[in-house]
Amino acid sequence: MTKDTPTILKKIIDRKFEEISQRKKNISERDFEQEFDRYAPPRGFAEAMKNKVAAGHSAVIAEVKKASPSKGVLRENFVPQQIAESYQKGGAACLSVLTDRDFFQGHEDYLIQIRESVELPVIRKDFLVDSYQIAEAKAIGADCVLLIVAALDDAKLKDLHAQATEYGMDVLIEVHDKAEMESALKVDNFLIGVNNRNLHTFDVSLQTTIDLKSMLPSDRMFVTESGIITPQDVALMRQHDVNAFLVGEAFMRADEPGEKLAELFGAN
Ligand SMILES: O=P(O)(O)OC[C@@H](O)[C@@H](O)c1c[nH]c2ccccc12
Repeated sequence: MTKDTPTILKKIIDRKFEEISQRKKNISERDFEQEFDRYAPPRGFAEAMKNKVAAGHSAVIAEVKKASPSKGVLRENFVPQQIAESYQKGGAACLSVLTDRDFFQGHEDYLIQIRESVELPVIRKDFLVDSYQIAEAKAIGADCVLLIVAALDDAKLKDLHAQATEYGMDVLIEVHDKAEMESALKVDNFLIGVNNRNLHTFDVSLQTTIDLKSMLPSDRMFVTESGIITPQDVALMRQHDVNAFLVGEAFMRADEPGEKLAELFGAN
C-alpha cells in the first residue's frame, strides 16, 4: 500500500460525508431534537459495564452485526431482536448495534427494534464524524455512541464527546495505537476501547491490547475490541487484567449467539 492508496477507513468516511449530506436534505438536526424524549430515560451503559466488573464478571458488549467489509456476510439468519434476546439471556452487559448500511449491512431501525425488545443499554456503532449523527443517535434511542479517534481530529473528538454527554449518552472512545491513546486521554471519558483491528488495513492482532494496556490510568475502563474468538483469546486478555470485551463475529457465527457468549465468558 502506498501513501496515497485510500484505506478502508478513508473509503468509509468519504461515503459517510455523502450519506450525511443526503440525509440532511430530508431531516434536519432540529427535527431530531423533537424526538429526543421518545426513548428516554437513557440506560446507563458505562454503569452496566462497571456493575458487571464489580460483581466479579467480565463485562461483555455483544455486537449485532450482519456483515463486515473484511469478512462479508457473517450471519444469514439475521433477526435483530432474536439475537438481542439471546445475548441478554447469555449474560451480556450491553449491546452494540451496527447502523452503517453500506459496509456492515446495518440499519438504524435495528437499534430501535432491539432497544424495544431488551432491557440492556445499547451503543450505536457507526462512523460518527458530524454533530448531525450524534443528534440522530439520540433520536433513535442510543444510550452510548462510539467515537473513533482514527476518524477525528482532537477538536472534533472533543466537540462530539461534549455533545453526546450533554444529551445524556455515554461514549466509548476507540483507539488503535499510542498516539491515538494520547488523544483519547485528553478527553475526560470513562470507557476507552482498544480496537485490535487496524481500520486502515483490517489486520487483527491481540498484541495491540497488550501493548496499550499500561497507558490507561486505573480510573478508566479498558475495553478490548475485535478478534476475540477462542477461550485462549479470552484467557490471554484476562492475563493482562482486561475484563471488558467487545465481541461480534464469534457470536454472530454461532447458532445461538447468547449461548456462545455464556460458553466463552460464563465460567468467570
Ligand atoms: O467481530 P469482532 O472481530 O468480534 O469485532 C467486534 C467489534 O470490535 C468490531 O465490529 C468493531 C470495532 N470497532 C469498530 C468500528 C466500526 C465498525 C466495527 C467495529
